[in-house]
Amino acid sequence: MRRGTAGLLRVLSGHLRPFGISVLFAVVNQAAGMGAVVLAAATAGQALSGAADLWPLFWWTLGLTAVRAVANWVESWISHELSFRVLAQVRQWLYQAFARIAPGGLIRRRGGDLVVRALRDSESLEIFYAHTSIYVAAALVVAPAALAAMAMIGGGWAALVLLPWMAASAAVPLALRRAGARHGGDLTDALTELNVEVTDLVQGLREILSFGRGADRLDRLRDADRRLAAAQRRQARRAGLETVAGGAAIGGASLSVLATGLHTGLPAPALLASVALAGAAFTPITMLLNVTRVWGLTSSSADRVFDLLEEPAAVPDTGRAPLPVLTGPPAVEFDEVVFGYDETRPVLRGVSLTVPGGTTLALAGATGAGKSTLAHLLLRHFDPASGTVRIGGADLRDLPVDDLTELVCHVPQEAFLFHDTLRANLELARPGASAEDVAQACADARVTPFLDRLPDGLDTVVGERGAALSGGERQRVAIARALLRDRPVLVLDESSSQLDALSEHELQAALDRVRNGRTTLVIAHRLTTLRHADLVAVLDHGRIADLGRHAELMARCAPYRRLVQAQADAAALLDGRPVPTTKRGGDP
Ligand SMILES: Nc1ncnc2c1ncn2[C@@H]1O[C@H](COP(=O)(O)OP(=O)(O)OP(=O)(O)O)[C@@H](O)[C@H]1O
Repeated sequence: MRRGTAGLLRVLSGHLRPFGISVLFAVVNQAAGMGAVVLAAATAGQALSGAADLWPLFWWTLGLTAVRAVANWVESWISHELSFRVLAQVRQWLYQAFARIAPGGLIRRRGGDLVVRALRDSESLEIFYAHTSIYVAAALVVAPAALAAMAMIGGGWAALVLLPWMAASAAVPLALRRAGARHGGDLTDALTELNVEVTDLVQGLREILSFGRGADRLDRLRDADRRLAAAQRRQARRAGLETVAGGAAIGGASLSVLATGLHTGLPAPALLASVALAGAAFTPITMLLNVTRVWGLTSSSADRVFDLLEEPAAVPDTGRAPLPVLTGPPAVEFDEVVFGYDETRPVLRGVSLTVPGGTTLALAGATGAGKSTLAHLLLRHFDPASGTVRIGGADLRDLPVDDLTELVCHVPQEAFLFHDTLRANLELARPGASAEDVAQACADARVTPFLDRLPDGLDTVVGERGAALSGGERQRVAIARALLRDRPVLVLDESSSQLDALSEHELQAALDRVRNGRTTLVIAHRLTTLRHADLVAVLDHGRIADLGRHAELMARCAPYRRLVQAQADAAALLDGRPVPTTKRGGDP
């Protein structure tokens, strides 16, 4: 059984009560519907035969019609209630899955694809819980009952001739099920591709327009649209065939029963009732066919949802040790750490490094040397292949994943700001923070100087990803968040963007404040950071090439001098200053 189908059934097994009630009312609905049609036909037949009092039959027909209406309503209400409850639960699980596998497990996934899984694919499951599962169960009861009724009204022959038509109507979708699964999969893929293209277009619009690639992107969208239309056409052609086959089976069944009835000399009321029943007996099958026609789509969506739900976490959350008892900022240790994103290419090749409690260690190294990877391991986005990462003497793998956030706070290069007020963005770090705490963090992180320029101060909406703020301002907001969070260990991914002298000064003051009294691992992109760090580790191709203070490294470490020179060149080029040269043991 496919992973998605197994997942759908597993979830359904937790909701058997509402499911059973829905099936019961679906059976009543369909049976009453059939009964009403048969009685109406029988009444007409009696009328034609000149029977006197037809009112009792009429009232029975009316009664059954009313029962059908009520049962239909109850079935629809409970089955949708069931499906909406399950859907809300599945979406919750999906959000939890995102949190569980993030960020390690999400790095290679595309945002648009995840959005389709969380919204459209999960929504597609509605059809299974509100319709497919219930119609399958109802058809299993109602179809044999219809055959039995046919045997009673029209005789054994009438029931017998009905059987092959019923079988034929079920055989067509069964025969086409492989094509249905393929079409459903193609349709889901094409929809996802289009969604990914649109998401990329919206997110990358600035780059697309500034590089004049608008026309190319539109071509890509057109291609994705074309593939979607082709997949929809294939799906519609097959579904059309199934509809026609279903209709032909109903027509064939009615005609066969009519012919048998005429041949066996069935009285008019029974003949009319039999022909009506021949059509009505297909109600459960027709309802089922309406949903099995899109089963390929439902099951491929279910596969994608349950794939994600069952994806293992990037790091196993099995540690149950208590947090280390701290009397001050803890030391951070990397002990013989080996790690690679894939087994064939090690990125860290035996890194041993200690950041003494309360000090700042700056990581320097060429691009791709492994600086961010080391930070990822301290934040436990991944676990080392071998070796250990410790905070305050505790192996991170021994701690519950959530508890680690009590120890470490991350200030990324580009903090994500939500389209909300500045205050809400700050309170993300500490919900319910007092006004004094927020004001203090803003002052320490040098947010206050630009607050006055914002139209509504802290209540200013900062726009999508903080678009209403400058790069330097966004960094200061990220630092204010870290101050509010107030954790003893800080992982600081310094922004590589160059700032003007005033902004640089403000940022440096904010950074000094946030590092104060904390153990800080900083991925350094600024010369001032290297100069002020207690220790600088030079990473080279996943190994520690040297470790010392800035001045010591300038004196003895040629690769470090080259790095510092390169940084000075870049800064000077942006400033338009003449490029200074580095001297052994001196600063540029
Ligand atoms: N998610 C990933 N999957 C596969 N390889 C990765 C991934 N992230 C980084 N790498 C690779 O690991 C190596 C180290 O990357 P890392 O980001 O740690 O370097 P870095 O020193 O921080 O570089 P930079 O200064 O440019 O940010 C690089 O070769 C990079 O291509």
